Amino acid sequence: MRASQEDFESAMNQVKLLKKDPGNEVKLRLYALYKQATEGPCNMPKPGVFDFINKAKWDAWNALGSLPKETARQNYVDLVSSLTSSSESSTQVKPGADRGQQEYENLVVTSEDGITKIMFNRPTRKNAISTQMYQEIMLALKAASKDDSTITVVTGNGDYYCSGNDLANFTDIPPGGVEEKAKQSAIMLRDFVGTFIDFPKPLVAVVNGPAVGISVTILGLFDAVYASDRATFHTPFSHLGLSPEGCASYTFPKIMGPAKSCFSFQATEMLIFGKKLTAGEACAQGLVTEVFPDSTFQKEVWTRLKAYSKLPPNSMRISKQVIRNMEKEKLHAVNAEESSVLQERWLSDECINATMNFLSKKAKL
Ligand SMILES: CCCCC/C=C/CC(=O)SCCNC(=O)CCNC(=O)[C@H](O)C(C)(C)COP(=O)(O)OP(=O)(O)OC[C@H]1O[C@@H](n2cnc3c(N)ncnc32)[C@H](O)[C@@H]1OP(=O)(O)O
Repeated sequence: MRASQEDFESAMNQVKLLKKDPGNEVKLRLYALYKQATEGPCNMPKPGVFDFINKAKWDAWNALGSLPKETARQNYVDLVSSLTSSSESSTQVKPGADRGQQEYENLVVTSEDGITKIMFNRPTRKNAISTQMYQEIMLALKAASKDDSTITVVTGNGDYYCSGNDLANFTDIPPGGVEEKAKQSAIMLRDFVGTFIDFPKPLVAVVNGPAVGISVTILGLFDAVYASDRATFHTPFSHLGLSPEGCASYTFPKIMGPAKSCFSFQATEMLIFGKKLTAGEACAQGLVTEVFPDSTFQKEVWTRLKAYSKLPPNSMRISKQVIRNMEKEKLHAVNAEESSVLQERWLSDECINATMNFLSKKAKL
């Protein structure tokens, strides 16, 4: 059921009654959803770089892109409801407590109803994964593998699920130069993908919008992928002078089936030619479990996940092991090979030129 105008107004009143300050990120998100729900896509001129507060508000609203008004209204109501219930029953996981440090900067991690939700939270960069964010995702997954939850969910904040690797990652060159950077990146990539290969509990992706690059390839390591019909799936590796990672060179041909050749033309069209799939096409290829209309996506998916989270946790874990363990060794070998090939690609002219073109605003996907 969609949120009515009455639900929306009631949520606005509840915000005023919140006992705890929800923090700036959440306040910006509430502001953006409110503006989108009442006025539609961002229609204000972009404030100057030194007008920090209005720039942050503009960025948050603009990041919602063409999200429909009804969806924004529903998301606003859901967010307020999660804030009011979180002050009563749920725990905002403070990974800083585990690490003895601060909270995550680029993720929102919550645990409720037997489900740990890891939400990418850089909506103004379309949730591009920065170097720090790779580390945070690994930490959050490690914490989730040991917590009391039965299911772990990965999703995105804003209009994108994730725009893949942050292309600015390669501008931060260490004293050892670009070779050293490529080496460090290959190690980080191998560790990152390895964390997904070894994740012991059911892992579900709730793909709320477009997904690009590494956020698509690792979907082959999830146990279920639910997608909004706004989602798209794009792996533009050749456009960027890159090659596949996330074990997609192995999982995609397997998932998409050897329809006409043992290498699966569907997988190669995505991984070599960078064909972008709609959610429906990705579902037909087996990369997505089920597609939902955007207007009912969150409600339907979370209702289903809450029901699954009540299943016996040990049985789910063991079933996952039985399904996945035979493949683990192979997946780690594929991961190592893909990371090592990429270490070379990152130093190629093709890759350096494509990255420079994006960063100097000459190119976009
Ligand atoms: C390091 C080790 C691991 C490496 C693993 C390798 C993985 C490979 C990949 O993931 S390949 C995929 C890489 N991703 C991309 O190529 C996407 C690049 N982004 C775009 O083409 C577009 O931004 C878009 C199509 C995703 C969205 O376009 P739209 O017009 O809707 O929005 P903007 O372009 O205005 O985006 C808003 C701001 O966000 C910045 N941004 C978006 N994505 C990325 C990204 N991947 N990396 C860095 N920055 C990104 C964008 O530049 C805008 O910034 P601005 O407001 O300052 O202009």
